Amino acid sequence: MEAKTNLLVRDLRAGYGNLDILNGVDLDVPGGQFVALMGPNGAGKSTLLKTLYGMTSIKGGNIDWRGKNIAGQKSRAILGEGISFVPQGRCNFPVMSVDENLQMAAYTLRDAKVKADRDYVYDLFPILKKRRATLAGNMSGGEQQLLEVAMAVLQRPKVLLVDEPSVGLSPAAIGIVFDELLRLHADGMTILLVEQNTKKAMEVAQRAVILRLGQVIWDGLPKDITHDELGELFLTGKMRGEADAVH
Ligand SMILES: Nc1ncnc2c1ncn2[C@@H]1O[C@H](COP(=O)(O)OP(=O)(O)OP(=O)(O)O)[C@@H](O)[C@H]1O
Repeated sequence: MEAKTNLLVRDLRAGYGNLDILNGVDLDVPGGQFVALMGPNGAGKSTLLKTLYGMTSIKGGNIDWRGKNIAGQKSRAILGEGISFVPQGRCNFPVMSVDENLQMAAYTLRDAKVKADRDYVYDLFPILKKRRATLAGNMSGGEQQLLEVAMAVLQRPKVLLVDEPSVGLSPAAIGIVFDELLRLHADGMTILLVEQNTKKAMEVAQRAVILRLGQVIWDGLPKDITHDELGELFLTGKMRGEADAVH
């Protein structure tokens, strides 16, 4: 059963128009795993999430999800398959209330399901229930980030792709957002997280995958790579002990 929820990425090549960014990504994510995707600026981390969510041009390779190749499908179809995406940056409707934002997030659902799914989200995020009539744009950055995660989990995905949730947040708000991600993970959700705050990412993730120049160059347990090693990689473009700079 568990194997069915694996996400198998094979030799994935993708980019924007003629621009190649992913140059043969291989990744196998078992169901329920919490994976942090890391790497230097421009490595292709966000592009990988966007590609999994059908937002880039696929040049080759497969994204096998529950026995089906979803590479090249439209985002809406991918959402329907149980993969949801929280993009980087503010992505709510600021002059709509929390409740209205959740209604917007439910636009692909049948009416009867919308209320049930909003209730599900309010159970998950009681803080949003209290603010249901508040305009999203009038909430704190942390609350808005929670709303954006809530909008993505409304349809009860199996996999949540989250891009840089800590950007612009205070340490306290970062703590709240990450606690919520951990809670979703504890409930069985598979999470792929792109996060510049490597300290936080390494604390919450079960596995670290490092990308460079659109390829996976390291894959292991967070405890097996130090912050110094990561810092070195981000600064120089090479892993400790690697002979030639490739940046
Ligand atoms: N919509 C786009 N059109 C064209 N090029 C893009 C687009 N989005 C990203 N890129 C380019 O793709 C490359 C990889 O970007 P991406 O955002 O995936 O990197 P990243 O590893 O997430 O980096 P960062 O940590 O800086 O966010 C960069 O050179 C970037 O300029």
